[in-house]
Amino acid sequence: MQRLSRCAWARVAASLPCRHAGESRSMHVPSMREITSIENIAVIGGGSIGSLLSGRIAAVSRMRDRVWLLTGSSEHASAVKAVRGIVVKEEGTVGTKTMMGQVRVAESLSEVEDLKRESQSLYGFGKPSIVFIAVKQAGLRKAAEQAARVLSGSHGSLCIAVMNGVGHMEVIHKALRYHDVSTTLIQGIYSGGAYMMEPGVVAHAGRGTLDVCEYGSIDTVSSSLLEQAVQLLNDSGIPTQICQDILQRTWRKVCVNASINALTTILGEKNGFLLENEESCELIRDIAKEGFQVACAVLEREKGADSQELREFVEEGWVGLLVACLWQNSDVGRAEQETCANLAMNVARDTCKNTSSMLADVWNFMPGSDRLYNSFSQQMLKGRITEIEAINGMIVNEGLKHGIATPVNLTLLRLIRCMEKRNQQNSP
Ligand SMILES: CC(C)(CO)[C@@H](O)C(=O)[O-]
Repeated sequence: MQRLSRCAWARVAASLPCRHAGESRSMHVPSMREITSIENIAVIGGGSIGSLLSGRIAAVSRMRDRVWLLTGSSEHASAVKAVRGIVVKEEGTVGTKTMMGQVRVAESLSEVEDLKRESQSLYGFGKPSIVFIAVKQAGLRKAAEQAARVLSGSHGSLCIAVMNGVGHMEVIHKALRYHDVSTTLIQGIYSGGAYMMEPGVVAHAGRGTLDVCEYGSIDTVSSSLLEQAVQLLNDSGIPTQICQDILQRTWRKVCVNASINALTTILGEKNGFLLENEESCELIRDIAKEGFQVACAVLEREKGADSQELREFVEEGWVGLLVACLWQNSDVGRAEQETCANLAMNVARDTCKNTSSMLADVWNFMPGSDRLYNSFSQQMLKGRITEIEAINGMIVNEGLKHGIATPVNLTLLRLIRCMEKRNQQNSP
């Protein structure tokens, strides 16, 4: 077999599949006692994923009171302050387990500064080692700015973004560079689901895996801190793994969200409804098929690999989306296309009781509707647009660039845009 060039190898390395923390021989894996570098953790975004992350991490005893949640909702903040924490309801097959994470809450950057000062005087350190960004696309720019400010002055830190859709990492990267922040930016993709039950209470419904991957090092590459973060998240009950094939995972998740979020929003039903009839299952397959075809074109463009190189990856034994791209009309291609659709159906099954995040957005700003998600979210999300542009919109746009027709995603995009417009016009 022809040898790969150095640059081709770099691309192969970037495509290696996931490994769990601890599987690597070259990277040092810290023991529990060695986890000393994680000082404080700040979570930006008090929605379901931000509340889940902060609540579960704070429930791990050593992080008690050292997890800060920055939320724009005063109702959520008051509820968290009242009980000095977030209640996490862990929904399982045999019932619901309730736990409390002692989270400190802030409603503004100046309140985060107070928390920094308090931490400095109590523990001798005042900066966050990790900042999570867990907001919807509509809150992205503000959150990126907040992350840059919260991280300013800290060195060797991590900024981990856990969001739906595509395009947000570039925005966060830009904001961090603009403010000259020394941090390592990590992209996180969570395949599970969560929803807010009421202010201060989050339900973890549909457990998944958090895949994390370095997006770009602004300054110091903090691989040991990343390994520690992964261990902490695993200890917190959020199964987390470091992976290199984030682009593939991103597009698989886009296919999942493109199917579940748009369809549940138009149908006004919870995720599980999609599995109850063959028509919606067929739609999921159509959406995933278009998403898969677009993903293939994007992956080939991003990886910059020509077909010969891709074939060599296969000979090296690497299988996955890139490989499937080569033989879209072969069994390998069809299998990956099925994987995208099956993934969406599995997530819909695992999160069957969830109101998808997009449906929550649309319901919440429907004045006078009797199908409001709940009053808390109504207040929290009022006037927000949905994430449709970063999900189905991304499939349509990339499809246009690569000459791939995406009629199903385009129809969904247009329908959701109509719903957004109607709600905005009806808003007081
Ligand atoms: C996994 C998911 C579809 C569950 O509702 C979630 O990503 C959402 O709602 O956006």
